[in-house]
Amino acid sequence: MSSTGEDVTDTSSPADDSPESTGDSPESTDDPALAVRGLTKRYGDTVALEEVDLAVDDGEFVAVVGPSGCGKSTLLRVLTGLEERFEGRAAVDGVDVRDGGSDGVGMVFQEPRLLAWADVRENVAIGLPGGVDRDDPAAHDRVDDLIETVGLDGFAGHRPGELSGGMAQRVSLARGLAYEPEVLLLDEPFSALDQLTKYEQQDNLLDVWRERGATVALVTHDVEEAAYLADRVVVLGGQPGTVEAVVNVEADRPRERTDKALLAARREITDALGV
Ligand SMILES: Nc1ncnc2c1ncn2[C@@H]1O[C@H](COP(=O)(O)OP(=O)(O)OP(=O)(O)O)[C@@H](O)[C@H]1O
Repeated sequence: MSSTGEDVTDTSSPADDSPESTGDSPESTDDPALAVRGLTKRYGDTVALEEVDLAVDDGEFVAVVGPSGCGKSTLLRVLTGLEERFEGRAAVDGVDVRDGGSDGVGMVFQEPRLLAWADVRENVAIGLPGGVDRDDPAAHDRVDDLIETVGLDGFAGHRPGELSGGMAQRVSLARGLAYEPEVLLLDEPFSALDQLTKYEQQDNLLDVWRERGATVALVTHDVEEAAYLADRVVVLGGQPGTVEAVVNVEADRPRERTDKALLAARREITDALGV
């Protein structure tokens, strides 16, 4: 297991491939970073996800969009190992999530879940990988860098109760990044941010993704955000949630937000969403 403190997740994984993915078979040593096959998740009579297939390659950035209640968060929760009861398979880096998960997965939850008694610096430091000496000046520098990256310098000594919702969300993001995960699962990490801050944080995330070569799966309601950030956008629909479409975003990187290829991808996504 891995973690970024209370906020973290972990997982692991073997992998299958799926219709909308580029993954290899479970027998392959070259497993996709994330692999979901025939995933059905029920909560009592509610079928949150039904027969979902998905494979995400190492280093790929995938966004998951869909209407409220279609199972986006549930999908991430399964991948992090937080949901043990489901049908089908879910794996990270070739290790089944039911087998304890890998150390390489970090998660940023929809709700920041910060420690109320700890200040911003402490909340971020909780995300540092196990074994890091938090009294080490290098660890301090790393935490300070992350706080600056998410635009919160000047607030390191503040407690969560003294922060806005968007600021708390950015602390949660910094904590997820502190862990330096190979696989980063993000559940609407920018939803509480104003447009300008959202754009800044999206670009920060792209920098981190590029620099680390991490695999990212991001859940969002924001079609523009999905198209701008992702290599592929998985559109979930309905209740129970099923994969309605997978849209490849063909725009070159670094991307311009006005790139026609992004507009085309957005159109494809909204068509698939039926809006
Ligand atoms: N712990 C739970 N107990 C019972 N039902 C649940 C639970 N978690 C989720 N559900 C149900 O599963 C379905 C999918 O929920 P989920 O939170 O994954 O959707 P979502 O697409 O992430 O929604 P949103 O975009 O509103 O966050 C919903 O019908 C929800 O009510």
